[in-house]
Amino acid sequence: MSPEKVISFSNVSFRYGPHDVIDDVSFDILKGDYLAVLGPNGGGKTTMLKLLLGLLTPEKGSVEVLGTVPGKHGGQIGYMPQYTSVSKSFPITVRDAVLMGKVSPGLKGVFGIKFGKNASSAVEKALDRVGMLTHINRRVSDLSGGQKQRVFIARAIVDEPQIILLDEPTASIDQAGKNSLYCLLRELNQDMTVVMVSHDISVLGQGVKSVACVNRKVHMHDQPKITRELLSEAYGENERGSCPIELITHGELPHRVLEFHDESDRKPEGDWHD
Ligand SMILES: Nc1ncnc2c1ncn2[C@@H]1O[C@H](COP(=O)(O)OP(=O)(O)OP(=O)(O)O)[C@@H](O)[C@H]1O
Repeated sequence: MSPEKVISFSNVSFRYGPHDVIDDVSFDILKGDYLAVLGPNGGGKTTMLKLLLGLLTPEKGSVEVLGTVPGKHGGQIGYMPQYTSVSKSFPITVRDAVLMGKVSPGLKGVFGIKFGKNASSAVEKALDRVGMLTHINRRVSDLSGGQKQRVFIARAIVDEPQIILLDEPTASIDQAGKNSLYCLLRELNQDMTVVMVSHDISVLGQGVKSVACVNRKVHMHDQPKITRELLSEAYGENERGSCPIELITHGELPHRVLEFHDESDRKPEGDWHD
């Protein structure tokens, strides 16, 4: 039996103004995948997530999610947006922040919303899953960056979705915090398909199963291997080629790349894992 497709883009194009952001893109994401979406700033990664959430409509082509049009899945898709932040002056607790994940689409106000009788236990279960249950009565604004991200992941999974979409969940977290979040996402991937936009190429060694390079076009790779081809598709190349060390460390680590002496020393093209 062939693997089940949970997301399909067929010849999708999208533009905000005169410029194409997504240009005639077709690909499938299979059930159980853990897909890293890489690409340069402005490459179209968030736009791609918004298309599959139904927040944007393709200008051409079609998007199918769990066998139907986007935006009709209620709790089947969890979404953690980019730059989620909570003002110090907004006294929302961890419990209430996760409970907001139970609000149905279309119910934007807080007044008059009734949560089901199981909402409270769903919130506790989601917080337990992300290791934040003991913080349930704290204010979100008092948490560390990594703890906040865990709470927002709990909010995204409170309905036990089939698919979770995360837009740069590790932005502005230190490397130890990133590793711990990647460990959590690997665990979640045992039950759900994970699609994660990231600028952090080190994620490729952290449980990711496949990679989408998004830069107006989308190139899919069924292995999380850093190859010359992948770097070129995701970030473009300068005249010396993309430097993997600079991409992984964001240019913050002084390093020297030694050239091969002659052609006979040259390793097979395009693979830095050897
Ligand atoms: N609401 C909008 N109106 C007009 N242009 C937009 C809008 N949102 C995004 N864009 C433009 O569309 C392009 C793709 O944006 P998008 O946010 O999808 O990129 P991205 O790959 O997620 O970037 P980043 O890595 O910086 O978050 C960019 O050029 C951006 O300026």
